[in-house]
Amino acid sequence: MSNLETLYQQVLSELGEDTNREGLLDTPKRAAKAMQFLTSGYETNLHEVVNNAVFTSDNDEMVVVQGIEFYSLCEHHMLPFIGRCHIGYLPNGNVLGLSKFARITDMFARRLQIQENMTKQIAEAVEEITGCRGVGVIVEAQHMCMMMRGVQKQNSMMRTSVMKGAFRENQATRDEFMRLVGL
Ligand SMILES: Nc1nc2c(ncn2[C@@H]2O[C@H](COP(=O)(O)OP(=O)(O)OP(=O)(O)O)[C@@H](O)[C@H]2O)c(=O)[nH]1
Ligand SMILES: [Zn+2]
Repeated sequence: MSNLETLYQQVLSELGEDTNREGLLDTPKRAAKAMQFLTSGYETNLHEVVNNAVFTSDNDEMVVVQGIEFYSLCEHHMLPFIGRCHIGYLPNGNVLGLSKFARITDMFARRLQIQENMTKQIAEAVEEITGCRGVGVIVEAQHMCMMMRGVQKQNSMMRTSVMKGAFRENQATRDEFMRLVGL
């Protein structure tokens, strides 16, 4: 048994479960594997994730990739927060491979997070890898720690945004992004 599996077995015991009952025999192993996957973003780095999929392009118009779903864990309760991420940027000679926006989102989502920090990290990563003139990231999510427990509010949603470069300085650019994302 790995350390993590042993610890999950202890958690089950502390919760009053019989760790020898049939349904729970493999649970420490499964839980450890699941948690390792859900935090696997710590083992990835931006350059590996992007894998050189940055292409020269003279299109300098806004590109928006919207509705990238993600599953993250809040760092306060280690409960899921689930939502969608919208990314827009103004290329400056380079465009990023489409799938890489989703890979960058997952890289930061699969860590213990707060939504504000995740939003900023995604924006900074797109800026760093593309050298773009500006980037905007909007994240909308529902937090299980607020739904399943605590205040138990089922219909609230948290929206965070980070605007950098032209998205921060230029109202028209920001408005265009919001319009394209449908907000
Ligand atoms: N800003 C922000 N807050 C978060 C996020 N995820 C969880 N939280 C909040 O973190 C706070 C932790 O508050 P505490 O009072 O320390 O913990 P708690 O007693 O479990 O709080 P309640 O959830 O109010 O029961 C709560 O208000 C959560 O709603 C996030 O991504 N961003
Ligand atoms: Zn939480």
